[in-house]
Amino acid sequence: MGTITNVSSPPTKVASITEKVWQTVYGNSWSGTRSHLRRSSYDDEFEDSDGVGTVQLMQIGAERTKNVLVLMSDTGGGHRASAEAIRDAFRIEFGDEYRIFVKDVWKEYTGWPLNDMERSYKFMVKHVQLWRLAFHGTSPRWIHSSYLAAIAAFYAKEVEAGLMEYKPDIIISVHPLMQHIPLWVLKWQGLQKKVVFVTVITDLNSCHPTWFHPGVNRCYCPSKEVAKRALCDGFEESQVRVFGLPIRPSFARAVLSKDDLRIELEIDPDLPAVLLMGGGEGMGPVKETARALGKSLYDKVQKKPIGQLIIICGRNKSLATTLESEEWKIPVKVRGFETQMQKWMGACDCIITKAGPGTIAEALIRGLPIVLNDYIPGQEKGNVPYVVENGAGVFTRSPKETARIVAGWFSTNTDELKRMSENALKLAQPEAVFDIVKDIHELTLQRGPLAKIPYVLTSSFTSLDI
Ligand SMILES: CCCCCCCC/C=C\CCCCCCCC(=O)OC[C@H](CO[C@@H]1O[C@H](CO)[C@H](O)[C@H](O)[C@H]1O)OC(=O)CCCCCCC/C=C\CCCCCCCC
Ligand SMILES: O=c1ccn([C@@H]2O[C@H](COP(=O)(O)OP(=O)(O)O)[C@@H](O)[C@H]2O)c(=O)[nH]1
Repeated sequence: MGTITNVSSPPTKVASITEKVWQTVYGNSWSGTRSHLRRSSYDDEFEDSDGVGTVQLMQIGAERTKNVLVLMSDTGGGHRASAEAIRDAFRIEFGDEYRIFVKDVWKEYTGWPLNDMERSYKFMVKHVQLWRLAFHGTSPRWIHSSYLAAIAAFYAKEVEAGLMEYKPDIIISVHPLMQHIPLWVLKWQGLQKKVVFVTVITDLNSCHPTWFHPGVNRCYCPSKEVAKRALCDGFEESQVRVFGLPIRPSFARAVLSKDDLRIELEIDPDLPAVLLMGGGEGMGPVKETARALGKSLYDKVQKKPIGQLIIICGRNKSLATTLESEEWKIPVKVRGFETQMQKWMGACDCIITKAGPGTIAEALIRGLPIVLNDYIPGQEKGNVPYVVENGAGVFTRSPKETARIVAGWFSTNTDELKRMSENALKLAQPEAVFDIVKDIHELTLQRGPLAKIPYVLTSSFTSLDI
């Protein structure tokens, strides 16, 4: 056990503990050299509730709560979903041992273009040719490395401030553009030996090469295909692990009965249900597909529906408004952004979606056969063969064809629905997120003594370059 030392109790706040230690190490000149840093949360930890800094406690040699910084961006909904999955799994497995921060550091600390990625991405994927050009044009390593190096140099201080705010013991990147810049900053700070840096790839197959930075301690690949790409891109086998795509524990661990869910969500208890969605942003041919299903799931002879439709529009408000105002002959529920996706998927019998990796991995866990009706060129293209070749779904861009397939599944072709559901369950990796956090924990335990020393002291060592 470590010793808890009461460091000091000054009657008035003259300087924070951080300032004192820095002054001891650097003399009075430190504040000038570090002035670009925002006031750090480190200072907060050493202040009492009045914020006057009277009681300051320092754990020396103790097993501190470790800080984990998860880097993500809301470019699509999948990165946040995976980041939150990792956060929840850390809490379930290790309780207070880790303190998790899920952050878009670029957005909070830097300037254009890093702080505007969500909007730029939305614009680019709406103009598919532009995205295709950007994705493939930046694939060669020399192009993206030099571009990112220039941005890193320009925003070094801001990124440093953003990272150091959280004094991370572990940094987890779940975004393709968040390896290079933080790794450079850690190198410049001499903190590579102190901070464990891992990448968790959230694309199932055809991912962008910016995911692969061999300077990371581990690269978690969701599939063998991605692991193969990592090895071709210069990774050592010891750096690569294949556990699956991290999905929120509420999908993996909760026991959900379809009947109960249908009561809770107020949907018809008996009619087969299809879930229609398009990722966090409600992308793809959702409107056209909904209309086609409105026709195909209505039996004109018997004058009654053979199925019901749940549409989750995500953040696409205009889509939700349009669909809500339409008249339907079958039971239809139109929803906006839902936070309990495991429940909606648990209440349905199949799903129609663009080829978003998060939605696919979640649907597999729930055993839902999948109709893929679109994909974003580049990173989502490879998800189509992943689903189709494994017999868990089909691909068609035609709304009419989609509607025909689902109507078949709900009437004459129920065997195929069942078979695909079984294949989906075989492909599912509900435990991936737990395997990932346990492996990160192991990795952290293997770190050398430098990792155990508080940041403020490490900084003084690293500045001496020992
Ligand atoms: C020689 C030809 C040059 C072409 C001109 C290009 C100029 C640079 C302009 C744009 C950069 C484009 C970056 C492409 C790399 C993308 C890597 C990638 O896979 O990104 C995917 C993510 C989105 O996440 C995905 O979402 C999916 C669903 O929507 C799905 O969930 C999937 O699993 C996810 O992985 O895309 C981004 O985050 C892209 C953000 C683009 C922002 C563009 C901002 C403007 C320019 C610069 C930003 C700084 C970084 C540029 C880095 C360039 C080098 C790669
Ligand atoms: O209303 C919604 C719509 C989507 N999602 C989640 O957003 C993620 C979407 O990720 P995906 O990779 O499928 O596509 P993206 O949104 O990144 O394009 C999945 O985890 C969905 O469950 C959600 O939580 N609520």
